[in-house]
Amino acid sequence: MIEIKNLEMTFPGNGGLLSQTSFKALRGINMKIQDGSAISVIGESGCGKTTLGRILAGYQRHTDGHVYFDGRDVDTLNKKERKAEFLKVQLIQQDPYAALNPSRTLGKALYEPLRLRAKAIGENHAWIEKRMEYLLALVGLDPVSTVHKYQHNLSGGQRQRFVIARSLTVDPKVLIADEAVSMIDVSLRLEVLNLLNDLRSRLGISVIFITHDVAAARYIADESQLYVIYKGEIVEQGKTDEVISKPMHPYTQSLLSAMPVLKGLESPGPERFDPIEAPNEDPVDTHCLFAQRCPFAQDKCFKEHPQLEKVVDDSRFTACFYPTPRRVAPVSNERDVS
Ligand SMILES: Nc1ncnc2c1ncn2[C@@H]1O[C@H](COP(=O)(O)OP(=O)(O)OP(=O)(O)O)[C@@H](O)[C@H]1O
Repeated sequence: MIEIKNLEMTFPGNGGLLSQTSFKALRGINMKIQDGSAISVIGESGCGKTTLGRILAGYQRHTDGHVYFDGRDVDTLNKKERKAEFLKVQLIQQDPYAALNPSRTLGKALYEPLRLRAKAIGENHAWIEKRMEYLLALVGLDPVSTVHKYQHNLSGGQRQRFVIARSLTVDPKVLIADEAVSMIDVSLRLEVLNLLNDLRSRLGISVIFITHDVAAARYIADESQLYVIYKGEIVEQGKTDEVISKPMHPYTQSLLSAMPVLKGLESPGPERFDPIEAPNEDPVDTHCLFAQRCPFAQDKCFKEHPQLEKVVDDSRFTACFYPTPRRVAPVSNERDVS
């Protein structure tokens, strides 16, 4: 199990192109990811989703708080232990083109990590061949023909499935899919989403699904937890289908309202919700981070910072002084998820 407690990430403002001042990308994040479960993290661009994924995959060190893998704080691990733990967490990024070397056959791209794995566990060449065949078949690619192909011979969906097969060479316990279907043609997205669900049920791999696409989040983690992040902070958390059908936080409501209508997941209600445009400044923690954009903000929202607290029952949390279920109507550019 992965547990995150009060996780903070502040980037130093030391000569970054855009900013000279430090920037808080994650604020007091708490999460639990049980073995074999799926969670989704949604939020608009720049809210800190990728930073969270990179920290959990060991690409980025957090500046405060704790990340526990099976109860062990990763900050207490030595270099070798850290490497071994983070190998169990594989990050699938949005661009499968960038993840693969265009001049190498896919067979070679899979052989090399499997050779290292075989060495680590004392296996031989025959094991590598068998494993290669198994992994390609597992992700729905033809083992015989795929090994001779190059990445440009595959469709976007097939390429992302190959990237997933390669990440499985190290027997991970967790896959972090960071906008993993956003660059794939809409008609091919479902095959990758199905594959992630399949890996979860067949291999017991946990999936952390990072996205701005509510429909995809719902597909992956309908029964599991959805975390809504705004400016680095969790503002709403609960069972995915409940949060989507009855959002309580005005930011979640604005996010859902901005989503296109999805066939089969039609509008949960009649209201349009338009957040107020506000300057994109680094917010201070002394008031609600969404207050400037919230049409329902009251005096208290500009004076105090709301904590993530229980609403309704034990399964639902919002960081809002006035959580109110509102039925929101998404915009009308209809598209199909299937
Ligand atoms: N290395 C860095 N140095 C300074 N600021 C950074 C760095 N990496 C990310 N940030 C800032 O942290 C914030 C969160 O970025 P992040 O990429 O995690 O957001 P995101 O929600 O994944 O957005 P997107 O969907 O556009 O990738 C952004 O404002 C970004 O500019």
